Amino acid sequence: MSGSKCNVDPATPKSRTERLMKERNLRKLNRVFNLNEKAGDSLRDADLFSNDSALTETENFASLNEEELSEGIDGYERQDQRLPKQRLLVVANRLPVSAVRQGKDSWQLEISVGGLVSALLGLKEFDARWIGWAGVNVPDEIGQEALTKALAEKKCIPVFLDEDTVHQYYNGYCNNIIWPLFHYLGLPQEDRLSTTRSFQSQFDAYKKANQMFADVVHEHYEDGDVVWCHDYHLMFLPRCLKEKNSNIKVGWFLHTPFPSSEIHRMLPSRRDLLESVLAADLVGFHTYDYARHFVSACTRILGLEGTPEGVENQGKLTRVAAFPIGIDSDRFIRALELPQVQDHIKELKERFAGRKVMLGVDRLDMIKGIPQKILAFEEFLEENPEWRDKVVLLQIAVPTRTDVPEYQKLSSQVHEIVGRINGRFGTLTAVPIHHLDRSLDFHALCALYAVTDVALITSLRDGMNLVSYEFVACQASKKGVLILSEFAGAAQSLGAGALLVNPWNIAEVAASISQALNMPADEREKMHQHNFMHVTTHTSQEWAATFVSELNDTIIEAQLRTRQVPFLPVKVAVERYLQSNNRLLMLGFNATLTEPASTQGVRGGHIRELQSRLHLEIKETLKKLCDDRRTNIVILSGSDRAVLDDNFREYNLWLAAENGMFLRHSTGEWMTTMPENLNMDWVDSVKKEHLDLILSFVKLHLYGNTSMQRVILESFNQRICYSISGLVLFQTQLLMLSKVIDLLRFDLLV
Ligand SMILES: O=P(O)(O)OC[C@H]1O[C@H](O[C@H]2O[C@H](CO)[C@@H](O)[C@H](O)[C@H]2O)[C@H](O)[C@@H](O)[C@@H]1O
Ligand SMILES: O=c1ccn([C@@H]2O[C@H](COP(=O)(O)OP(=O)(O)O)[C@@H](O)[C@H]2O)c(=O)[nH]1
Repeated sequence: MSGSKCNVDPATPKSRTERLMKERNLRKLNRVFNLNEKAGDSLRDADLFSNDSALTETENFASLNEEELSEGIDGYERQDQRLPKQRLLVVANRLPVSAVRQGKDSWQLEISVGGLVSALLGLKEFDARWIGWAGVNVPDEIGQEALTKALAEKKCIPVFLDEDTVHQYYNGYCNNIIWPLFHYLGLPQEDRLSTTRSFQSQFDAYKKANQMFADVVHEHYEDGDVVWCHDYHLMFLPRCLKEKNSNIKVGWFLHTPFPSSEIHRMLPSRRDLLESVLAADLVGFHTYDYARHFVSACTRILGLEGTPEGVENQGKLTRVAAFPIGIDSDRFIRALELPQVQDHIKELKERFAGRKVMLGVDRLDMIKGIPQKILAFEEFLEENPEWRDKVVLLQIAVPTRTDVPEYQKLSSQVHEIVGRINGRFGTLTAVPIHHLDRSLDFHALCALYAVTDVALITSLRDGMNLVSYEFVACQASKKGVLILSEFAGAAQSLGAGALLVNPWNIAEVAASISQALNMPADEREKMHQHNFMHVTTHTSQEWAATFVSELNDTIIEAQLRTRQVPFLPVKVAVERYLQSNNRLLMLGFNATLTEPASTQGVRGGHIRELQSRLHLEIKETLKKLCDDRRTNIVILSGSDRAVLDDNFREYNLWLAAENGMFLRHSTGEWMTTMPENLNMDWVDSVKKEHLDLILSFVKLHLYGNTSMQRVILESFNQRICYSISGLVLFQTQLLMLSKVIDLLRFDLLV
């Protein structure tokens, strides 16, 4: 198998949990080694972080990758128990460094700001290379060569996008269409109204850009590499990669929310994007809700089968799961000890002596709810005059995506509100809001986090929000309060240690500010402990290691499943079918008996995607099968009861809805398969003296939905199936059913 060196022998499938545990332990061990190594390096580390220039940060990124373990070890374990480093190609729109041209052939590299970059800087356990855009247009060859060389030192590989592509792909399709839509802010009005001329050209640029990323990946790919694609910019990438080389291990992770399918279906390119992502082996999201939304979009928009493991598409299972991201908490905790950070802390304490410090750190993005935050602060000052000269709000608003008109509008709006409030509540010597239109370097940021009494995060939607994690990591001595939007992914992990708010409810946020500023120390301490524990145990390293390990497992499992599906002896099957007098055919529904998704689009002016429909041409055949007294049919589906009721009302068969959770005969009532309530009467109706059983998993694709089948088999009584039948068929192609039925002189019209 051309997998990673970390892969375990595939001949031991039942040891998956064991192997995962072992890998986890080895990872931990590895970390201990790395930490020990780093203790000796701490001086060097301190030097790297001591300079305020962004470049030192990027050097640290390179140094993380220099801690390489020696190569050339075959197999899974080494004598010293360390795992060899997995080669990883991280592909994201933005490189961790942005390039600024200094001359014809010289470049300065600056750290890029944003949660994705912050999180991925912690990929210490991998031999990682980063492929992405350096944030700059480089039309000339000399410039491209020089930049490629400079980036190579940081293990970064550039994708050169020309100005028009950046405009249409990044500013247009990514940040003006997908970004607002995925954050529930709708589509920009012009795009909704126009017949999408600009939309179409932006979408074309998006596909073109994704293909350019794919080309660079192929150029640098080595057998066994894991390719990890990131974010909404690169939803086409998994497909582009697999089209050229189906053996590449591809994972895709979304850093933003994935919205409800009701929102996603607004996108004119809704199908293309979903189908392309499904080409990946593993698809990850920050939260379970986002993963669930994705699966239901695939079910409803593509008509595919959603299973507890993921989505099945033409026999291929794309695994879908939640992998909540974290931060490199040690890096923040260690930084607080550095003299220059201590100096910053001292300065800040003197500067704001006698006032409580409230802090907001956001890219200046409409999803961050900055106007809402400031308005809530205004309401708090209005209602609590005694606090007016005792509290200050420091708002760091990092400029971002400044070429997109929506972002320009937001900037003026925020400036206007801040000016008004400062004019209203400011004095000759102090203003209530300090608003900075710039980013801070790492040390200044750590110092700010450390002196903050209340962090205020009011995202209208946010994939995760790492600022909340970073604040917690720096609060070991202060134990300040976190006010956190319930619409940030982080609310699912830090919710119990934060004051959760709905940022749209200005009065509620204002009341929470008051509660936070007045909170007794013991309560603050309790909340902080909860959060601190989470932030220091769910790190970015753990996140990345879990994702990659799961990706490796997914691929091993797919290979095992391929091997386990027996070859169907069609001739024998047909003979047995003809000889048998009491048959059970178990048929899938979605993507098996339904109309192809492509024909379910718009019919009669109405979108018909939300409900799967039985294929017109299969109806007659199915009816004949159902009316054959020697044949019992069970329809197995992930769909809910109402969908099955609608489709199979007139047939004489059994229905298993919601992955086998509910069962009914078409003439009877629904019953639950929960063991305590399970009514097994139906088994008797198909169990006769000599039950010849053919289990026919009729799927258009190669493998049945095994989890669903398992549930049903267990309900049906496995013993009967296996001991009496003597023949269990894993039917794979509708073609086979047509042959069987043909011989029985049924007409099969498909
Ligand atoms: O690259 P930019 O266009 O300048 O934007 C910066 C990044 O913004 C988004 O970050 C997200 O990722 C974080 C880490 O997972 C998450 O905590 C946050 O909620 C997200 O908004 C975007 O998804 C990245 O691709 C951008 O690089
Ligand atoms: O002046 C700043 C402000 C923010 N950040 C970093 O930007 C990231 C913001 O990530 P988050 O997940 O909160 O939101 P995103 O910007 O990715 O949407 C965090 O790691 C911050 O440390 C930074 O480096 N400098």
